[in-house]
Amino acid sequence: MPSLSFRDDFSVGEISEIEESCREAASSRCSLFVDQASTDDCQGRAKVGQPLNCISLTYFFFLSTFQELDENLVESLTSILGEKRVSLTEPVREQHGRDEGPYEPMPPQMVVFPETTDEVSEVAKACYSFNVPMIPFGTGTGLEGGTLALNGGVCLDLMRMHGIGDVHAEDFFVSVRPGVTRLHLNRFIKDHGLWFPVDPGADASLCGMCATSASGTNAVKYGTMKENVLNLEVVLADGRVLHTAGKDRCTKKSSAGYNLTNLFLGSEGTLGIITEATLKLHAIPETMLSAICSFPSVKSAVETTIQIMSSSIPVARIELLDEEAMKACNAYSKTDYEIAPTLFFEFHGSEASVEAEASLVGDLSEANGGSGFRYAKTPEDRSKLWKARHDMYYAILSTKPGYRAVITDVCVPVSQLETMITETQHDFNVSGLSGPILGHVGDGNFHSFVMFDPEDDSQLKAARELASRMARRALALKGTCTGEHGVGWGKKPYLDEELGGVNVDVMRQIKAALDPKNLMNPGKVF
Ligand SMILES: Cc1cc2c(cc1C)N(C[C@H](O)[C@H](O)[C@H](O)COP(=O)(O)OP(=O)(O)OC[C@H]1O[C@@H](n3cnc4c(N)ncnc43)[C@H](O)[C@@H]1O)c1[nH]c(=O)[nH]c(=O)c1N2
Ligand SMILES: CC(=O)C(=O)O
Ligand SMILES: [Mn+2]
Repeated sequence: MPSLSFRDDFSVGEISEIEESCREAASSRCSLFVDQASTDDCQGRAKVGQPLNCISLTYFFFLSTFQELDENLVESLTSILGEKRVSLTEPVREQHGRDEGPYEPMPPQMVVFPETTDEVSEVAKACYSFNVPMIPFGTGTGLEGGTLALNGGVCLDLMRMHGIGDVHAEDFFVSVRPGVTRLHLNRFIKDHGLWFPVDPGADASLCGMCATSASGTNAVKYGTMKENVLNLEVVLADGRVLHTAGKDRCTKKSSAGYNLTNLFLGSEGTLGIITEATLKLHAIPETMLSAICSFPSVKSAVETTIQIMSSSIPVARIELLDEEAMKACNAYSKTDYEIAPTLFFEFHGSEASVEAEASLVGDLSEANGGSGFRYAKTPEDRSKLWKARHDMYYAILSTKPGYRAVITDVCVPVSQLETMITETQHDFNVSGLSGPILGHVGDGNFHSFVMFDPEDDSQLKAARELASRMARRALALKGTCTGEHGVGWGKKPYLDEELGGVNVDVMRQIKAALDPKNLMNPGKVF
């Protein structure tokens, strides 16, 4: 049986050989997944060949092989967790073989619901001894297919692992289990005068956010998960339990050995299962002031952003929404903002400092042609504004019912943002596709959701080409193909190009050291 292959250059002959091997391996379930945008020859072959399956959005020829689950493993997992916390049923498997991105579901063979670290460890030991893949699952809000069970296996739904530890208000930290989401935590710690600022649009699990190294609108001031996690408890593939900063340690800094915490941040379930995260907390600012301002063009809004960032004005948030995004925002969130390229701002600090910063930003905006600078001061107005921003993915999807979107998430040095966005807009104009631009521009990070009709192959191909040009343009401008959503399954084609062969080799070596049987979320990241 050939091993897993991630290539985009299989010849028709090679595909036939792989098919033959699949047929010979009678005890294996095996499918070859094919990228629709690959060579015409291979595409044609894929459509007629059996057991080839064609899924529309993958970028590779990908051979997925998996054994039927051994009855003894099922029995063993059932005895660890009890019958009610294991499931082999189709709806439950289906629900866990997807995320919120555009990829076709690939269900696991079994879903289990552990409640404690010991149970996760026992499940891992059992899967390890039966050589069965393990896929951690949080709230399933990922956008790059990270939870798809490419090789079958057992999905560990971690949302029943509840628990928020003691709030250490003086030392600004708290530990959370995987079942805790960011909004849940923020409600819990509010009365201590504390908050956790990392805010992807979705109400994601905090351990899932560790796994993808998430960020969001507040990263300009507070950083991403990488700057806000002090320690992680991780169950390794063989069931051993690791504390990345040492058990119960929670200091702001340490020079003791390698930074294993950051190794697991962004590892997307490929190195281990995060069963607890110790998070850095922040004091709720005395005053938070939001504002929005319209601009004559995206270019002038981006120029304003660059000037604000290079003047070191300590903004907490700067978000760009282009004209199309603003239309979608008003329609979905029932807001009445002007339909024009717009910047959303927020300032955190004392009453005097936020007013001074807002006034400076107002002046800079005006000097770049900005108009209608208006504040959202009350908690209700602020939360309406930011909820509308966080809901933009759904707002944009709802503009074309039945359409799907290729998701882009590029990040470039802020000084390159204008080139990046102007060239992307030009691409959109030429392609005739629709794709609002929005994003966390204070960090040089933005998204476009490139809409396509899934019934129309030519639209899908054009959307994919456009997204791919965007990713490569970001790389050419010394940026990255993913600022925050992760590589998952969808961004794999760019990893080598972005990081280089030696880098990816070292990652593979680290993976092999921690997960020698390649059982942790196999097929993701590289
Ligand atoms: C509307 C909307 C808006 C946004 C976003 C999504 C949606 C639907 N996202 C993406 C998403 O919310 C983000 O990637 C989360 O970190 C995913 O967390 P989940 O718990 O949902 O992980 P999910 O269950 O989707 O899993 C994601 C990956 O992490 C792994 N994983 C999950 N839990 C794990 C654990 N405990 N241990 C090890 N591995 C684990 C999984 O195996 C998978 O590979 C985002 N993101 C962002 O960074 N910025 C943003 O602005 C937004 N905005
Ligand atoms: C989807 C996403 O990352 C955003 O709206 O910012
Ligand atoms: Mn985002």
